Amino acid sequence: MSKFRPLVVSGPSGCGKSTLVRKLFDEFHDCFAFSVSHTTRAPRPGEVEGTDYFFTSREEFDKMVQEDAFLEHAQFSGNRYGTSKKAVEEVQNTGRLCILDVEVNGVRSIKKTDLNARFIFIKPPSFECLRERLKGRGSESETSLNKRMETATEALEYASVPGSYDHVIVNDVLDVAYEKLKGIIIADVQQLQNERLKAGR
Ligand SMILES: Nc1ncnc2c1ncn2[C@@H]1O[C@H](COP(=O)(O)OP(=O)(O)OP(=O)(O)O)[C@@H](O)[C@H]1O
Repeated sequence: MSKFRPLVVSGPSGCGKSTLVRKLFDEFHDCFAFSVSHTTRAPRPGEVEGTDYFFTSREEFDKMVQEDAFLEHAQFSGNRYGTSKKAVEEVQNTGRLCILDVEVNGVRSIKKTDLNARFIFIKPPSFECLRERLKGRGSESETSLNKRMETATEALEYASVPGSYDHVIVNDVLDVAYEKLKGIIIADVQQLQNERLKAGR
């Protein structure tokens, strides 16, 4: 099986990353998978070790940082999160295309590695639209909404620097944005499906 280039999907919270990636998963069954991240936060009810996250102690996490096991890692609300090189390899070993959903600092870190990923930025049509979508999702308090809008400014600035991303997709009309995303990866999906056919899977 060939190793396909992982897909790094980034963009401000509320830009529609999950919505777009979910559509890929729905259309192409068993072709994509997210890499499973490590976290030092405690599992929430129903979360499964190795599926939702690899739940890790702070000591183990630090050790992995020292051993250069992470492609990127960061801290949010007092907990640490990271994408390990092994987590991406594990997805690749299953013959699926690996998708990484990472924020702007993660993108910067991954660029310094030899992962050879494709970097895609999902851009909201406007700042106001982003705010409305986040409000509409009903998931944010006023404080967290403002925090997300602040972070969005940084992400948009980084994305506006030429060469930051391989592709920028404006998520205005969902189906149009989805077709653009699909256009970027369809050759890989077809190759993967052909390889499976040949292998009789
Ligand atoms: N093109 C679109 N037009 C209108 N609404 C959209 C569009 N794309 C996504 N949405 C809506 O915007 C909201 C935010 O989308 P979504 O949760 O996919 O964002 P996200 O980038 O994954 O956010 P986070 O990083 O916080 O997980 C959702 O309610 C979703 O239904």
